Amino acid sequence: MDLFQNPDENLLPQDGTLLDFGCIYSVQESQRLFDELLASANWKNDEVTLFGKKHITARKTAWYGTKDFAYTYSNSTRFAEPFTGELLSIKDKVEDHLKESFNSCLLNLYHDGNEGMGYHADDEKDLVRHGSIASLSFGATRKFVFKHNTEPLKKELILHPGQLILMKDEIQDFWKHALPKSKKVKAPRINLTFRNIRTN
Ligand SMILES: O=C(O)CCC(=O)C(=O)O
Ligand SMILES: [Fe+2]
Repeated sequence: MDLFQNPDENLLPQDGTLLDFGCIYSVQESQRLFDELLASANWKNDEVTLFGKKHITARKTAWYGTKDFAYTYSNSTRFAEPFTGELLSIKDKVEDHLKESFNSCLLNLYHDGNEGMGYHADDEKDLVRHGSIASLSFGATRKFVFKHNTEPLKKELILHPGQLILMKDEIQDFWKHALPKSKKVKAPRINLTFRNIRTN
């Protein structure tokens, strides 16, 4: 893992900003936080409605906030739970690195490489438009891919445990991102995305 990431370098050639801050936690600390979050987060299977039909996702999520924000996603609404002490300390560390603050966090649990997330943009109307979204990974190393909406442009990243990346500016208007499934990955992964929910 590159310990000397230059977070000032935008990894995208145009239409948005993607920064890589490298690993902000040691391997040991990442493992401890992974175990802790796996055991203690309020994991739920999401219920998504596609073409009028309800589906239960294999991937699990947990949703925390500084208030009981409502978050609507594929026609289902959930209310944020209050941040736990552990999550607040992670949030503090992320905010310290980025010099930005966040009011909510979505956690995703992928049990193994059979679970992933298809191409999407984090452009829900509940989110602050062009706001920063910080993504922190624990557990299995996975590939993360960005695809431009109209140009033949792609950017792939390998996300390691403890690694922090930041998406900001117009990125969600012009790019989609995905966590591809991979038969090779046998271990679970937890991802935290710190976001800002609109408060007015
Ligand atoms: O698991 C990841 O790294 C990405 C998750 C993601 O894109 C999302 O929660 O919107
Ligand atoms: Fe996303």
